[in-house]
Amino acid sequence: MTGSQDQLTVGLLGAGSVGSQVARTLVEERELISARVGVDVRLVGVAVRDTEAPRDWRIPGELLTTDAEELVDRVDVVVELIGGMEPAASLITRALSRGAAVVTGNKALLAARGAELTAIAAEHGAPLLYEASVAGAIPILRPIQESLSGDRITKIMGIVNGTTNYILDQMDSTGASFDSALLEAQRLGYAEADPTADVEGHDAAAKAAILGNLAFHSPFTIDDVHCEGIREVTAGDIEAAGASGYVIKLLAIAETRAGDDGESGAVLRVHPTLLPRHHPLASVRGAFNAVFVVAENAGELMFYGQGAGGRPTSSAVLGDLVTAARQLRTGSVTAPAGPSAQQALPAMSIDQALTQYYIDMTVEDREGVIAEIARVFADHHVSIESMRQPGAVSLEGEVEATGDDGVTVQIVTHVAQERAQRDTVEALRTLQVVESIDSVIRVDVDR
Ligand SMILES: NC(=O)C1=CN([C@@H]2O[C@H](COP(=O)(O)OP(=O)(O)OC[C@H]3O[C@@H](n4cnc5c(N)ncnc54)[C@H](O)[C@@H]3O)[C@@H](O)[C@H]2O)C=CC1
Ligand SMILES: N[C@@H](CC=O)C(=O)O
Ligand code: NA
Repeated sequence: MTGSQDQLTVGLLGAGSVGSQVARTLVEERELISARVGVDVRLVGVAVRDTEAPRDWRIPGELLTTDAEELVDRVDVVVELIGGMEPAASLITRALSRGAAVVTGNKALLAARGAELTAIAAEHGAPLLYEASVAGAIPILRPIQESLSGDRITKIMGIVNGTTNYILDQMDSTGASFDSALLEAQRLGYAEADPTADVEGHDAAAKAAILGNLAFHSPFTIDDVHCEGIREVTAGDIEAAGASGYVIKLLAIAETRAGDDGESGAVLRVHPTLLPRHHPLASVRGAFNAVFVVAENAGELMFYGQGAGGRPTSSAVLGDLVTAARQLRTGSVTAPAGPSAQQALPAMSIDQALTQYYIDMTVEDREGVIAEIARVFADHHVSIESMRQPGAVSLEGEVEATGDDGVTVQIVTHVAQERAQRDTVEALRTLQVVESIDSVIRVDVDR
């Protein structure tokens, strides 16, 4: 400890949505935090870019500094809440290299350079904790690293981005436009500094890499994650989904798989998914997150709570801070164990995943159409679970004539390999009777 024997000092980097709430708790709840650690815990500095900027909580002026490096060099615990790659990575490295504990919520950095930072932490015996980086307030990394460390996790699936869940939920429940819902998510402190990371799925992909990394003891990075965001999801998709009893959610999925060659690996993916309204994840509203974990012995577990926002996220940061401070106080950096590469599963292409598709298409309004379409599915060994025509289908399964224009047909497939599903869609596109493929979204009807 660099403070006096009975005191631990904390330096905070960044005082935005999350940082200002962390500062508030450290000042207002100093006694409680200190009692939980067992020594006085004191916030001694907050590095900001602009000391005059307005903040969610007014930080005492004497704590503010624009010299982050000087702060990092004189504290026991560094809390990094700047976000992004640089200078966050250099400041974290600098702190760990002198044995200071680091607490961060920076999933973008961890998903890109987590292995490197973990190695530096291990080399210097310094705690590096990042519970806030995945699913905000929800305790999810610690349960995976500790509670489930005697089990084999086979699948993780969840809603891990609050901003996109908020946008999709607002569009579905209030008919809000994409842009107005995004603006509100930014105002509420859910979105990343650059909300493209949320909307394009990169934030969820970073979280999928971190989850896969810890759950499968394999060094995945964001580059191993297949990523599709919600930009392509239209109000029409949401309306059509609603009419068929579905909601659209952006899911992050990490699962172990045996590949075609029999070798094990893991598929990590993020994409919009249609869920039946009775699916447990369908009822996750607003900026809430939920994560399913499936383990061989534990079976199915579900974690639910606020996945974004300054105050909820600050809870996870403070929990890590207390843990890290206790470790410094006792001199034993034991738990939670960092990610290991013990299983070292290779990342597999999404082609190897088992998926279900919802395909919405406009087809010619004439006899024999359904038979032609069904043949394409059969040729690709993809079977049809349900077919719906928002209009009418005759008892013989033929699309009923409703005029000169094409008619809409919505098909949900059974589970098949992603590659076969995609090839089926491509083959459908070439059919003369298919006027247009209007929407293709993966579905999860398992539960
Ligand atoms: N907002 C949320 O709900 C959650 C955020 N996180 C993560 O927590 C971190 C912080 O997020 P937010 O507070 O939402 O971001 P924010 O954008 O509200 O705050 C970041 C702050 O850091 C400041 N900053 C940037 N460069 C700096 C520098 N060189 N020195 C000092 N200050 C600097 C900015 O001026 C800004 O005030 C990010 O890594 C984010 O991904 C994690 C979970 C949830
Ligand atoms: N921008 C993120 C913040 C939390 O990680 C989100 O919306 O989930
Ligand atoms: Na969390």
